[in-house]
Amino acid sequence: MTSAPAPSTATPADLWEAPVGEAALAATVEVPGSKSLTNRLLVLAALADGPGVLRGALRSRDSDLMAAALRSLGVEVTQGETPSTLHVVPGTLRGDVDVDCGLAGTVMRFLPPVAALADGPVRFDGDAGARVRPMGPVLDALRGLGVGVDDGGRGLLPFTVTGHQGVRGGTVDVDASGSSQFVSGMLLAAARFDQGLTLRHTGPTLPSLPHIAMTVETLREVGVEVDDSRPGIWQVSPGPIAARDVHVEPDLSNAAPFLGAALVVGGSVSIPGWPTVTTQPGAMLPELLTAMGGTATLADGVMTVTGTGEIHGIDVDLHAAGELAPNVAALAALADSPSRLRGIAHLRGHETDRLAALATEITRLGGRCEQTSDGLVITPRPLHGATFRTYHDHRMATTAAMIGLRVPGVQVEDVDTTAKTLPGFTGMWDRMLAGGPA
Ligand SMILES: O=C(O)C1=C[C@@H](OP(=O)(O)O)[C@@H](O)[C@H](O)C1
Ligand SMILES: C=C(OP(=O)(O)O)C(=O)O
Repeated sequence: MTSAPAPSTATPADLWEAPVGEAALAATVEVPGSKSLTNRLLVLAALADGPGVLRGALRSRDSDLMAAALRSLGVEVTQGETPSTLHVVPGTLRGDVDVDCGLAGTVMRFLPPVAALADGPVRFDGDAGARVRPMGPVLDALRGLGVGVDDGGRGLLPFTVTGHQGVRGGTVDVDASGSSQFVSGMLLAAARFDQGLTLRHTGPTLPSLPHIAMTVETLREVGVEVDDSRPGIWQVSPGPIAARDVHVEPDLSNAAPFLGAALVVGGSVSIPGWPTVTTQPGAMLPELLTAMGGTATLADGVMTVTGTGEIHGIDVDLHAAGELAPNVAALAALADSPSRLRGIAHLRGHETDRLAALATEITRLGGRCEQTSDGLVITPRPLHGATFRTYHDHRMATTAAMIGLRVPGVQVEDVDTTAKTLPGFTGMWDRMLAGGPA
């Protein structure tokens, strides 16, 4: 069992008092583009055979870091008619550059295989919190393909990947039990490897399968041949990556706090642009929120969740959708019966050790939240206001906001950490409570 993460420092200026939801909600919230899709589509556009366009792309810290890193590698990424329209012109990938990963798993796991195609050393580093996120399996996989990697033997940031304008490709074994991003990162660049890639997952569990399905789908959409017919094995054929003009779906995981708010406060929250078919794990939200006491309807591409203010506990395996767990934990802390969230041991390697962080912060508010070997057991108790620490984790901040809808005096530390994937969160939250379009 890991201990609680070291508390980050908070001064009163860092604190945002989460507003209490006084009246039943009746709001429509426009959620910006998916982080996971935006960063995959940026990588694929950078490796494509001609100029491409992303429309409805997410503009946030994680996606801006991805764009900046690609620019330093020699790719042109420019803003079009609107901030969410990005034009990408691939170029010869150059080395002797630095990549700032911030705290973005997608940048630190998706770009080393791209850097391996450059013509010299690419130095990767990131936030202090990024330097403890697992990286070893991607770096070992690249070494196994003959790529030069210098990580001082630590399997963590900072490290240098030295490209020689090509990667042999072939077969690699990867233990992706720590993160599905180890698989996605290798697959995204694999069509550009001389022999393509056969990747075999070797570990005991594999989290976030929908995110791997998203990788496979986005690859197929750009004409890359992927065989995923055998469980735990992916084969990417070598070949060109087609340039495209694509629309990015809204980020359904970022819809979670808003839809969940309908259960906490009562009333309805609607999210337009909800895809009928998607690989995003947020597709599980209607079922999850229904099991916890809400109702969910999809009509004309608008997802509406309605709640009564009553929330039921849930026993759920979230290994496919770990990024929803913090927001589900908020609902569980306010429920009328205990909850068990299972299958999410890998959350210990997310933006922070999320299991420890959630247990510590829900306990700080007077709740009962205990870690298990692979998740959390949450037993609702009356909560009180206190400072809620966020550990540079956007989803800890939105979790605190959800609890604060019902518990007066929840002071959220560094709420601007939400800019990792959702800049302007507090304004959207206020507009949701005011009942207008957010
Ligand atoms: O590929 C992606 O875009 C993601 C995969 C998941 O990572 P893990 O498998 O590490 O949980 C998810 O939690 C993360 O938010 C985004
Ligand atoms: C785990 C997450 O992010 P990352 O892409 O940095 O892994 C997340 O957004 O919940």
